[in-house]
Amino acid sequence: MTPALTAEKLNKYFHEPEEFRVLQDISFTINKGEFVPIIGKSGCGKSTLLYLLSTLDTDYSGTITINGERVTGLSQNELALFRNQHIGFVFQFHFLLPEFTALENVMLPALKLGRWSKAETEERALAQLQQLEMAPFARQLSSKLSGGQQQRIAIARALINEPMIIMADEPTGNLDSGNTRLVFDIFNQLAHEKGIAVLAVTHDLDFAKQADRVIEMKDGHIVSPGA
Ligand SMILES: Nc1ncnc2c1ncn2[C@@H]1O[C@H](COP(=O)(O)OP(=O)(O)OP(=O)(O)O)[C@@H](O)[C@H]1O
Repeated sequence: MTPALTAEKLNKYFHEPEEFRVLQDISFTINKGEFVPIIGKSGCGKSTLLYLLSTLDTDYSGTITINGERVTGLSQNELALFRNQHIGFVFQFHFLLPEFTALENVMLPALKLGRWSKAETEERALAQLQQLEMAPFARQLSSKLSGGQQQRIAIARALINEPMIIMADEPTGNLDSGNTRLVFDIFNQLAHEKGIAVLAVTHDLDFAKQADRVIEMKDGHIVSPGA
């Protein structure tokens, strides 16, 4: 098994309103091709952990390695490039640009990275939308689509730069059970068929318990590493 992400002895403190150790000696590995939800009661540190792992917060001790590269210690510019190249993000609130079409939203991260021409980017974006059965909606404004459809556009956008890891924060928090199932199936498929690692913070235990394994947190610790 090839590690996609390794966390070693992660510790994080908040200093306001008082000194508080929010993450305590967090260590685990997620392999390529694994879909792993992170669960735990509200306030246990799930989002804080995901924020660190996604390299958006660099104020911690310990080491994070993604796709064989030690990201701890990289500069902000290096991290921004690393994120764009290697990490796909999916959030509860999808942050699609409402005045842009579904296709344009999916193309944006690729145009930013500048790896492909505009024509090739469009082709790739359409292929991603096709895979998520969203091609018929490509030219529609994202704001005119349903919540489930918008989340699928957001997943296509997360995939456009061919990341090797997807990080999702409450990806089904706004969805009904049908769309939750759909997102679960998409994540499972991405992991098992494309070899992508998927890490998803969730409150939805039905969603979580069907995954390969689950990381359970309590009071800033990992209490159950699963598998
Ligand atoms: N910027 C901050 N400054 C101080 N404390 C914070 C900050 N952000 C979060 N916290 C605290 O850290 C703890 C962990 O928060 P976090 O949002 O990571 O939990 P969570 O498990 O994701 O919760 P939820 O499931 O409700 O989203 C909480 O006690 C929270 O109040």
